[in-house]
Amino acid sequence: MACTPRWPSARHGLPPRRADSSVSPVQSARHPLAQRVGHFCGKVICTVTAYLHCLSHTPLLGHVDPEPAILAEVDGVIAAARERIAAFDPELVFLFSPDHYNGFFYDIMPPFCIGTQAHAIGDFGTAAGDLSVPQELAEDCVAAVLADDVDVAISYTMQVDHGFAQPLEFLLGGLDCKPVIPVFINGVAVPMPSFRRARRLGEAVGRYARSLDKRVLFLASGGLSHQPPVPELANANAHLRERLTGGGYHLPPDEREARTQRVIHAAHRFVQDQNSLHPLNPQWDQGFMATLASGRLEELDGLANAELSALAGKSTHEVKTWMAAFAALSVYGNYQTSHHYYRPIPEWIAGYASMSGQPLDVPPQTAWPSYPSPTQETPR
Ligand SMILES: O=C(O)/C=C/c1cccc(O)c1O
Ligand SMILES: [Fe+2]
Repeated sequence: MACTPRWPSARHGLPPRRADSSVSPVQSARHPLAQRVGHFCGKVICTVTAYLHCLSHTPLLGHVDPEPAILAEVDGVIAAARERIAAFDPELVFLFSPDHYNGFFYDIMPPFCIGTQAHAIGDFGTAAGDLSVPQELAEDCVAAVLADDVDVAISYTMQVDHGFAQPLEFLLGGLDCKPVIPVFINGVAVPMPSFRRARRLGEAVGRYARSLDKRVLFLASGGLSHQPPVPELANANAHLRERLTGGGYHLPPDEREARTQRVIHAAHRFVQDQNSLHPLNPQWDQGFMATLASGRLEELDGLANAELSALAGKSTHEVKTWMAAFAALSVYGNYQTSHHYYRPIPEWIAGYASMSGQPLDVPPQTAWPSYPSPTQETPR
């Protein structure tokens, strides 16, 4: 597979971006570390051994899109993130992502699962094919996480959907461009793990990653506030129940198409009427990002799942991938975030967000410059 993303930029024919295009000179000067591969620790320049990027996903991209200016804005955010990641040149990637009843069902629904092999199904036209999973490292990771008191399942035939495929394609250029350990976090199928457990999982993965002495990239996929019409067992008729309890691993084409069209239709309706689904919650989303940026990850430990669903929608639980990725990064010490971007995008049924992070030897900033409007990337 050629490691060139179909989107952003290429698919929409936008001009190629120069390095740093998302950061103004003033902002670059204020945050010189954000673009560097090395950072100062004491008197020497240390190699950054970990980097983080969290990104919302949406299978509606290319099906129901916002106006071109917003599309170009998101394109710029993702292209710049991809450039930063390329500069970091990760040797190993840990990707935390949910699933949407495409690879994980109620026959056995684990809260967490690490794949030693994985295959993307290509739903909604996203990339299909095998991920490049280093099997022995993935096996070692499972063993290390279990030894670290976090119970995680293992899959030798993990089936994944747009949740995994989109960040791999957008940020790394394709499904198999970098060695990746896929870490599934259940974010749709009740009962779900808590923020606290996601944090503990992330810390355990982070401790394993740190033991490897490699340049490691932690990616998280999903969120923020949203509630697309993902099927639910509680309201399922007999046919859907059969699918959700294990008969859905290989949907016939007509059912796949019906499911895709249902979501596309819901997105069109949502653009017209933002009460047709659970409304997006920009305030909650931005507060969540600020909490992660502050380093106070435990603050979310006590937020009950039902409360989160009520605040920001039933699919908001996808943000536990962000929690896990930040917890993994926190194992490397204090961190600094950068390149915060947030915009509610009804066309994509998503509070759409993007944020990077890297270790720092000084305490992380606790304040995040205000959220003047959701239109601008807010590097810091
Ligand atoms: O798989 C689906 O049916 C819907 C997925 C979806 C829609 C909108 C935002 C998301 O994060 C999704 O995963
Ligand atoms: Fe999702």
